[in-house]
Amino acid sequence: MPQAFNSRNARFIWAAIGALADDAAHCDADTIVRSKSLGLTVDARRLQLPSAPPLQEAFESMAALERGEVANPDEGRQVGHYWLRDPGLAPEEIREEIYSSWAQIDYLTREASARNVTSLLLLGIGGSALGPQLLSEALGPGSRRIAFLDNTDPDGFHMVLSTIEPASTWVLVMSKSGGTVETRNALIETKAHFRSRGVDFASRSLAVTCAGSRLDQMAIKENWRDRLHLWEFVGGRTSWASVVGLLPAALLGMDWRSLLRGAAACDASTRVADAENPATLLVRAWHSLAGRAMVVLPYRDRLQLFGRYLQQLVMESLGKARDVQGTLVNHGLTVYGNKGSTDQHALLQQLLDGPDDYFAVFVAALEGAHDKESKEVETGVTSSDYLLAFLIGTRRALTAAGRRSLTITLQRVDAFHLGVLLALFERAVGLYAALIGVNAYNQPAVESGKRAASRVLALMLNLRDNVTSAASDADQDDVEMLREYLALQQSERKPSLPTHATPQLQACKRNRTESLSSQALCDGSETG
Ligand SMILES: O=P(O)(O)OC[C@H]1O[C@](O)(CO)[C@@H](O)[C@@H]1O
Repeated sequence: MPQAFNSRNARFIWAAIGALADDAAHCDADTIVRSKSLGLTVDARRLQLPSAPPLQEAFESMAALERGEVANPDEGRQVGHYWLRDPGLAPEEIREEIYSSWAQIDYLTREASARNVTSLLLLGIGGSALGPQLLSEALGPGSRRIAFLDNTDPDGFHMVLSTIEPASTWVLVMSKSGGTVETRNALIETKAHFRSRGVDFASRSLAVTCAGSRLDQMAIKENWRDRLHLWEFVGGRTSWASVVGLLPAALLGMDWRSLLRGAAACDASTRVADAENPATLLVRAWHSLAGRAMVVLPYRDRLQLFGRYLQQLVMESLGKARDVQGTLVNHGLTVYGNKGSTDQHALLQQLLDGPDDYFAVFVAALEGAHDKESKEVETGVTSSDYLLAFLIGTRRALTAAGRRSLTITLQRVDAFHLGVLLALFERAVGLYAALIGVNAYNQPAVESGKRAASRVLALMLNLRDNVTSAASDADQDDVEMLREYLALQQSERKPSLPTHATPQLQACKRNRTESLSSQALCDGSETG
């Protein structure tokens, strides 16, 4: 539950909520939900929303999803992220597995302390990185340092690995599928870094993946410190409430149980179709403003990654070519934004004067951990006062320019309220997808870029060995770019293929005309 407030704080906060609300006195009055128990207000009065679309069926389909019916028909999967914060809702065998994952987290947290682990290195991408990145920033600094490798950029590897002292580090390798190539590459680089320092990698590494995946098998074979299992029924973009998010949060000393409590409380409030359901305001916004982008403006540095996090959650879930009936819809909801007030010095000019093709989502947190230490920067005014004034001022400016915005107000950014916020958007995504009839839980399109990349790699290998006949006319502009790249690379190049290159790559090098098959990069199952 939220921490207790003293009465002065409480007076200040509810006065500030009043100020945020009064500012909309001239707007529609029925589109604001205030929940004291969630410490959350969602104010959609500046969106000029029409009356709500019929949501009854969407609620019914969410209820079926939570009961365990297959809600991701393309992949034949259940969708169970709501069970993670309220295991009582899960089928019995799954419930037990969720509880044992919590016990494993507690055990590993004790182990990390006993073994003087001072830093963590997390390898993962997409849903296997964004959640932990958001949690560690929003609730940090943690009791240990954490760094991330979430790409296949050697400069990025160098920048991060050069700061890692293997002897005091645990490596968390996260991949639901266990075969995502960026994570595989980061793993190879990290192992090399440990080797170069003479430190054993396996005893300091934890694999977080589905049972039986390639990563899981590697961890067994190499006798890694531990393995924690993910389930097919939890999509990557909603996996923060699984060990993907909770393990790093726990190892950083964060109150991960409060995160779950916040999410469970929000789930309880957003499960029901009534006027007090804050998620329905988001659904109404997305429905009536379809085609507009959502600009996410959290006025707290802690929430700087929230927009990026939502980009995956929303755009991977709702950006779909076809609806569940197979009709071409090319649906999507574009999400961007960084943080306030910083974005006032970047995006705001266009938001005010440019095309009216978006709506803004302000996120306010009324109490910051360090607000009370905030210096008086002008007579009677602190930096913290400025932050809230900038939010309200920007919102007024947008309203005056006829631009639409929604405001989400949290009491503060702590574990409980972050859980509330994440669950709020997850519910809105689920309801909205059900309303418009798209499958929010697959991501068929992301595989096509990976498959094309595998063919490009085959072409690159051929060009490197001067097998020019392999390039078709259609490849010519790619060939130009690849040649330029290869010329620079080969000027002082290490061996072109590492000795641990995958059998697929080796085979491809042998067979010049054959493109790398999708196995090399996509490695079987899609995850999401
Ligand atoms: O956890 P994995 O399997 O490595 O996948 C990482 C990410 O890749 C995707 O499957 C698609 O790019 C995301 O949905 C997922 O979060």
